[in-house]
Amino acid sequence: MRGAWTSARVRAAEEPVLAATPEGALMRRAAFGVAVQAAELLAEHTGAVSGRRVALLVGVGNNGGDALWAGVFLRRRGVAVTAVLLDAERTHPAGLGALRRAGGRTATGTVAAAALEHADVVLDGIVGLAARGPLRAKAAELVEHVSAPILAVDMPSGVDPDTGVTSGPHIRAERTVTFGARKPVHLLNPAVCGSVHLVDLGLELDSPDVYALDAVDVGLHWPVPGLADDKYTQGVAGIAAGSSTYPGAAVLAAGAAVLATAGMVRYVGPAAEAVRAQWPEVVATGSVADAGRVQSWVAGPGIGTGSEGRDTLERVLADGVPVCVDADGINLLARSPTLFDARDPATPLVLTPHDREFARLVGDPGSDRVGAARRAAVDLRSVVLLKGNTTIVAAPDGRVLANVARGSWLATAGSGDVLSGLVGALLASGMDPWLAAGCSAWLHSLAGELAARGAPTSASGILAAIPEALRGIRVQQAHREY
Ligand SMILES: NC(=O)C1=CN([C@@H]2O[C@H](COP(=O)(O)OP(=O)(O)OC[C@H]3O[C@@H](n4cnc5c(N)ncnc54)[C@H](O)[C@@H]3O)[C@@H](O)[C@H]2O)[C@@H](O)CC1
Ligand SMILES: Nc1ncnc2c1ncn2[C@@H]1O[C@H](COP(=O)(O)OP(=O)(O)O)[C@@H](O)[C@H]1O
Ligand SMILES: [K+]
Repeated sequence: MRGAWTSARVRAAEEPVLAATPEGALMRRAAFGVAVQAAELLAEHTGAVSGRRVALLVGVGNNGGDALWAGVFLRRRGVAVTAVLLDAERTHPAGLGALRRAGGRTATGTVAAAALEHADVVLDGIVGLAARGPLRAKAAELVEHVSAPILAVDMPSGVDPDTGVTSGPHIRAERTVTFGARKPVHLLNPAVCGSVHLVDLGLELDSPDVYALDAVDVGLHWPVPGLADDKYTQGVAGIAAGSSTYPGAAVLAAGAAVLATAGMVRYVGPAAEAVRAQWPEVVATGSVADAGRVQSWVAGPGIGTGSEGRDTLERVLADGVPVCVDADGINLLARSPTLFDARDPATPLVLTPHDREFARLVGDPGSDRVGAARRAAVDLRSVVLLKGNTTIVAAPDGRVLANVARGSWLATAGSGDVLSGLVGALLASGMDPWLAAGCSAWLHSLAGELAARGAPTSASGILAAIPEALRGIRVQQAHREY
């Protein structure tokens, strides 16, 4: 799992390292990493390094200092370097002196505009860890002159390091070189960071503020049958979804559970006929009371917000097994918070709202979706999976992971029903609920990409792509097993 740490924690971790290293050594190390990546970008875009032009956007802090020192290293490789200073009086003195000695130039006014316009690559050293708000007017104006690829120093300027939120002019980088540790922006808003490269500074940091999963993580955790397994030992997922008006939600959620793991799936609700027709392996009954034992429940997709849906949800919450509540189930909880009392306090609950359902439940998530999901998870003592292009999964113990979608193909009717079925199947297997929700979101997104292959797809298409998505990550795991 990759991790990211907030700017405050990175700063605190930098302190002892700074104290133990000679003045400026850490900055030169960081800047050397920037120069290496800048040279690579130059070679990629222009076919050469020596003789090419790099412009530096230099703010008043150490982020600008990093850019200046990177300019020094690039000068040593024969690059023509021009530094555009946002405030000449407050520029990092050692960095500026070193760049001048190395033959780098500084520019202001029309010369600065021309340097930015003619650069082959631009380094963004406007602001780093101390960033607050969007680019200020002068920086924003200068950035208008840039059409070359931008390499962000530490992080793209004008973007909040801890939330990834943009609220005005900001840098959109092709590549970012960050130092010591990834910051949340790198996981939450990769669209503005481009590819992220990490320079190790030897920082000591414990559990991250935000995690992200990759294919190997999901492949390693996804349950598959072992030698001694049978259909019951792998976990039985119960699906309480659908209605006579919305049988499709039941078919999609049950189908996702069938395809996700080899355990058994039970269905309860008025859409039994439709579910059986599509998924003959599902054991379907009319009510929770005669469903038989399950190791997890999914409750909510398409159940409506009437008394029948409410009774189903109440029974499921009291069943003493992990529950994933989605869609109408969330609307029911929002409308009647006393339903939470039905829950066995010792059993995990996973809530999977989109923004509007989240707003009904606990209020508008706003732009800091990590903060909002984290607070909701604590207040509701539940794992909260807040859907969106970047899906946030927060656990009541404070762990948060972010899953950035591969494109927007998942934004299609019924796709959430598929996700809830995946979560239900993983919960039934006994997986940690936070991880179950995170792995589900990750695989859902991969299935969406495989189903779409560049053209709009449907929830049925996403469902059908689940086995292919799983095969892909199983292959990666097989290398570790054998
Ligand atoms: N402490 C160190 O020795 C190291 C620091 N490093 C660099 O130092 C950076 C942090 O440096 P600083 O703490 O000096 O601060 P920054 O360089 O991030 O910010 C400097 C100043 O920019 C201004 N600013 C804030 N928001 C702005 C905005 N939206 N638009 C324009 N200007 C804005 C503020 O006046 C702020 O004080 C890191 O991001 C990293 O690049 C690296 O060199 C690694 C080692
Ligand atoms: N713009 C988007 N980009 C990527 N994924 C998205 C986007 N919008 C929604 N999604 C994903 O699509 C799914 C939609 O779920 P949901 O809103 O519950 O739809 P439905 O109720 O129709 O099933 C969620 O997994 C969500 O994260
Ligand atoms: K920057």
